[in-house]
Amino acid sequence: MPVIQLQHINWSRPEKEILKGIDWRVRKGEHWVVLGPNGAGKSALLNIICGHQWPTSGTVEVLGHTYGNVDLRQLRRSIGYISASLLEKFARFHQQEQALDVVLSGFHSSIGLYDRVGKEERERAIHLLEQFGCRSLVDRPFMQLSQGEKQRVFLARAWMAQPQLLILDEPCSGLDLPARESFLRSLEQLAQSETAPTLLYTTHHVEEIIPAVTHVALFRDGQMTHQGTKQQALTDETLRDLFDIDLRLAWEGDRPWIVPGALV
Ligand SMILES: Nc1ncnc2c1ncn2[C@@H]1O[C@H](COP(=O)(O)OP(=O)(O)OP(=O)(O)O)[C@@H](O)[C@H]1O
Repeated sequence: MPVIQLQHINWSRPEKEILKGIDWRVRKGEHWVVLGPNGAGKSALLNIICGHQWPTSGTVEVLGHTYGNVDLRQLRRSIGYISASLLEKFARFHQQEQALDVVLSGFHSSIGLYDRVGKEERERAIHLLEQFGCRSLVDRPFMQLSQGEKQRVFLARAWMAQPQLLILDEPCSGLDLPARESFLRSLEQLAQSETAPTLLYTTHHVEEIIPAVTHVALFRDGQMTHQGTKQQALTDETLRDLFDIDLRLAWEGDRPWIVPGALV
């Protein structure tokens, strides 16, 4: 059973075709990055996978369930999702909530802590904060945290519900270099754990592809132009086509990075 299977997905708005003919399969044991420039349609694709948006045509199957024949609220308990808009919701509604409460709220996949939680869940939440290097933030109001700290607390929150699929929309945006590396280390650690979920995240930056990522999909103008193992998908040619600039791809260990060519 594939974790995600998209067949002939199209999504159009009156003024624009946003997703065009997407066929994609993600299997268990794989971790994917969707890489592409601004406005390519990456977030639109994630919204369709999470069932927040309905495609104009095509079929969506996630964790063995075909959309249209499944209770999405139930299915979403198995899908962790982190995005800037979710962080904003917290900013608006939960100004004084402590970091620990934010992590605990992930247990019920709710925004806010509405259900009772036991000692075991509290211990697990503290353990997760520790695992992601933010044990000291336990009782700090979430809104006072830096962007990087918030992202790691959110990662712990998503992991609290032990989802089978963890989706992150541009998780490194707004992070400086140390915060980004610290976040990516937490993600790598999560991916290496025994009970790791299938990871899927979007980015504009090749440098954010961590060693645990096995596959990459290149996205441009609403189309998946390449998909495959990261070694197949990431080449000088595919990346020049994707970003429309002269560049060279380099690898350092298992991390890719880009050397831009001369500006013309
Ligand atoms: N609800 C909508 N109605 C109309 N157009 C939309 C809607 N949602 C997205 N778009 C358009 O679809 C295109 C793809 O947007 P999307 O946010 O998915 O791109 P992205 O690859 O995630 O971009 P970025 O990296 O800049 O976040 C953009 O041109 C955007 O303006």
